[in-house]
Formats: sequence, structure tokens, C-alpha cells
Amino acid sequence: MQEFDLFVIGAGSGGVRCARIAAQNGARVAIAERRHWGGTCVNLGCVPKKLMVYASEYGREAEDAPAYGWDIAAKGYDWQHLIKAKDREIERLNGIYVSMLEKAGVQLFTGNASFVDANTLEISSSDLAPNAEKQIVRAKNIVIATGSSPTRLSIPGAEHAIVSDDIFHLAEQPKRISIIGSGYIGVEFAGIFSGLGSKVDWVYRQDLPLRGFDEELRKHFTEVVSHSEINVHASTHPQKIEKIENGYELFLENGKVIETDCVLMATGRHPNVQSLHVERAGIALKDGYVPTCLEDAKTSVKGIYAIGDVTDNLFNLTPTAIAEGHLLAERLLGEEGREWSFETTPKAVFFTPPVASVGMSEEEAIKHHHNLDIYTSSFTPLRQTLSGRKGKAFMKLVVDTQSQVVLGVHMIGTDAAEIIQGFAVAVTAGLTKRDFDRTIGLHPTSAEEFVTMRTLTRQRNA
Ligand SMILES: Cc1cc2nc3c(=O)[nH]c(=O)nc-3n(C[C@H](O)[C@H](O)[C@H](O)COP(=O)(O)OP(=O)(O)OC[C@H]3O[C@@H](n4cnc5c(N)ncnc54)[C@H](O)[C@@H]3O)c2cc1C
Ligand SMILES: NC(=O)c1ccc[n+]([C@@H]2O[C@H](COP(=O)([O-])OP(=O)(O)OC[C@H]3O[C@@H](n4cnc5c(N)ncnc54)[C@H](O)[C@@H]3O)[C@@H](O)[C@H]2O)c1
Repeated sequence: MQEFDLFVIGAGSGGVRCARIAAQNGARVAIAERRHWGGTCVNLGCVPKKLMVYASEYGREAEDAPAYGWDIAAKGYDWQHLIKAKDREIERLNGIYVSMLEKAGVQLFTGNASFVDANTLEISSSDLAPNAEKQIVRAKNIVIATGSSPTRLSIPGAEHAIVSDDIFHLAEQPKRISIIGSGYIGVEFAGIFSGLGSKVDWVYRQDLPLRGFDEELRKHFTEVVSHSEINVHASTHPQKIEKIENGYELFLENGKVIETDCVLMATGRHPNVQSLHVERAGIALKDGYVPTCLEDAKTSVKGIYAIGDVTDNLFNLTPTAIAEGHLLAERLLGEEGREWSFETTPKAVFFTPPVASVGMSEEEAIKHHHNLDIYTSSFTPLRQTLSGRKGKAFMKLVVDTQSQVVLGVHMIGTDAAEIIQGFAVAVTAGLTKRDFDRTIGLHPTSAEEFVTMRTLTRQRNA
């Protein structure tokens, strides 16, 4: 039986980083993957999604180009071309992940890993290795990095709906799509399909999309969406889906019935624990997740750790999973873990234009007892002046009145994600409004607005 210092279950964002760093530092490391090397981000998440966002933006740019003197003949859109090109890129990335792990000296197991006991795992056949023979391995330390999967609503006809895992391999572009849910995935795919020319019906139960983001940002986002072609059905629940001759009917609680070619449920995710048998190792799940200490990724059982989406700690994002994996590998090898500021993790939602934030929303800052100076700015970006495209950029600074520390930076507008990544350094460093004010702007950009906001919009006491 093979024995390892560290065995990682799941080769996604967190698992790959943890295995690679530990192996590069001399530990005997192995990793098991049952579905796809690189995990959700590479195969069914961030990367293919962003390629689709890019694809969805060219149409608008072509529409706006004549205002700048271009004569562009619209020749339509080829969905199959995009899917094939995207698949080639993902295949290339899968190869890179495998060779990166092998080069680092990690032993690769293809198959489904499950616990036999707290130090023993069984690797059995899976989609990626249907004929694999069962293997038993032992390890001093085991890391659960199994990620999460899309959650389907249990309404009548739910089997007719697809989830985000399916959207990347549809044989045809749905000409009419209904999207349920107003979190990251709902917003992003509403933008993608609208940009690609599909008729989009977007259904969500809240009054505003993007729960968890700054409330004022959410209101401005709704205004941006109102200038798009997306049909919004807010504050209502989907009730059932029925198959009809020419597609599906989606019935809403408010009495509306939407005829559509495809229903996408973007209604959250649940941890991948079903076939892991963590109970055999002595771990009890909490709300379906593997409970861990955020500080050191320890579970309740000595030598077993969990990182990334399977823990539901703080943010379920790729860079946080990577940081958790990296920190854990360093700590297991007895090194002083690198310092990471998880609280100032920047977030972006890749709509067109994107929404991005770092630090506290106004509501969070009030909850943390800060008295606030709020600065906001809303304007038509220069690019839209000639084209006449509607929808304003919105920018906001949340500043602690007493210390003048900038607690949060929020934006909707072209390149918001790229801009907020830069401002995340300033918020992580704890810079003050004075530091922002003494920074010279870069002209002409939208980003310069963040260093030229001088007039207080309002003050608010906790
Ligand atoms: C549509 C979509 C878009 C997204 N876009 C972004 C984005 O733009 N930016 C961002 O930061 N985040 C984004 N995310 C979130 C991001 O993908 C996840 O937070 C991240 O992948 C989590 O990493 P992880 O290592 O925890 O898990 P994963 O990347 O999910 O990896 C877990 C791996 O474990 C494997 N596995 C599970 N169980 C077993 C088992 N028993 N044995 C062997 N292998 C197993 C799985 O097959 C999987 O490959 C997106 C997610 C989705 C779904
Ligand atoms: N750009 C990014 O960083 C990015 C992109 C995509 C996904 N992600 C990650 O993946 C996670 C999952 O994304 P998601 O959009 O599926 O989840 P989410 O938690 O962001 O949003 C889920 C949505 O489903 C709705 N919903 C849940 N249960 C419902 C019910 N019973 N009836 C009606 N509506 C219901 C919620 O109100 C919400 O609007 C995100 O939270 C995020 O961590 C990140």
C-alpha cells in the first residue's frame, strides 16, 4: 500500500496549489481527481465563463463602432465556433495542470477518493477513469478540496432545467433563455446571453439583484440593467416548468408564463461530499459543509483539513481557495504561513459593464459601528458619448469619518474588475481618503474619479 505525507482530494483551485507547494518543499504528496484537472474554475467556471463574456461583448462593440466611423457588416454569431475554440483552450489548460503537478513531484490518481478511516482512502473508478481499478492509500495528512456543485430548485419540471455545468456544452445557442437567480451566475449569464442576442427573461425572488453587495451599488446596477434588452421579473418565484411542443413554459408566482427554449437555474451551490464518506473518518458535516477553522483549515479530526468551496468559509472564489491551499501547505511543512488579507478579498461580477467591490459595503460598515463619510459619483463614460449607449458608471467610497480610512470601494462600469484589483491594494494597506486625494489622476480614465472625489455625498452615523 502506498503511503504519503499529504494526500489531497480534488484537483481544483485550492487542491492543486496545496499539493504543488507541499511537493515542491519536499513532502511525499499525492492528489486524486475524479472529473477534470483544474476543477470548476478551469473547466466549468471562471475561465470558460470569461471567454463567453468576451464573446458577448463584440456584438455591442460592433453596434457602437459606426458612431466612431467604422462600417461593419453584421454577419451573425456562430455558437459552435465559440464552444469549440473554448474547449481547445480548456484542454490546453487541463494539460498544463497535469504537467505542473507532475513536475512538482506530485503523484496523480485519477478516480473518486473516499475515506476508509481517518488515514486511509480508497480510490475507485469515476467518469474520468471509468475502468480504473480500486486502490487503497494511506496518508499522515489529508486535505479535502472537493469543491461544490450547482443546486437545482425542487419545483415540478425541474428536470427540464439546466445548471451552470451544462451551459458550457449546449449544442445550440438558446434563442430564448430564462435564467433563475440573481447571484453571480444569474447576473453573468443574463449578460452573456443578452450580449449574444438571445431573448433573456431573468427571474429572481429578491427586489434587487446581487445580495451581499452594497445596497446603493445594487440599485445603480438595476438602473444599468434597465437599459439592456433583458426582461426582468423581480420579486417573484418560479413555480413549475412544463415541456411544450416548441420549448418550455416557465410559470411564475406572479401569474406570468414565459415561453422559452431553455431554463437555467443559477440558484446557488452545495459542497461535494456525497461520496466522500467523511463520517468514516469521524467528521460530522454542518449544513452539508465540512466545518473547519478559518485560521488553519483544521477539521475536528487531527490530520484532516479542508479548503475552498467545500468549507463555505467567507468567500467561495478561486483566489481565496488558492490562498487557503497555499497557506495550508506552508503550515504543514512547518513554515511561517504567508500573510493574506481575506477580509479585503475583491469581488467582481462579469456583467457588461462589470460590477466590482473591495472592502465593506455601507451596510457592513454601519454594522461594524463606523460613522461614515460617503462619496459617490455617477456619470456617462466618455466612450458612450459618441455612440449614445445608455447606462451610467457608478463609483462609491465608504470612509470611516474619524480615521478617514477608506473601508470600501465599489464600482459599476467598464473595466471595474481591473480597476478594483488596484484599489484592493489601497484598502488592504488601510490607506486614508487623504492618500486617495494626494494621488494624481490618470487622465482620461473612469478610474481617476476615485482620486478626485472631493465633495461629500452624505454622512451617516452608526
Ligand atoms: C459558473 C461559475 C463561474 C465562476 N466564476 C468565478 C470567477 O469569475 N472568479 C472566481 O474567483 N470564482 C469563480 N467561480 C467560483 C470558483 O470556480 C470556485 O470558488 C473555485 O473553483 C473553488 O475551488 P475549490 O478548489 O474549492 O473547488 P473546485 O475548483 O470545484 O475543485 C474541486 C475538485 O474536486 C474534485 N472532486 C470532488 N470530489 C472528489 C472526490 N471524492 N474524489 C476526487 N475528486 C473529487 C472535483 O471534480 C473538482 O475538480 C465560479 C464558479 C462557477 C460555477
Ligand atoms: N465572478 C465570480 O467571482 C463568480 C462567478 C460565478 C460564481 N461565483 C461563485 O459561485 C457561487 C455560486 O453562484 P450562484 O450565482 O449560483 O449562487 P449565489 O449564492 O451567488 O446566488 C444564488 C441565487 O439563487 C437564488 N435562490 C436560491 N434559492 C432559491 C429558491 N429556492 N428560489 C428562488 N431563488 C433562489 C438566490 O436568491 C440568489 O439570487 C457564488 O456565490 C460565488 O461564490 C463567483
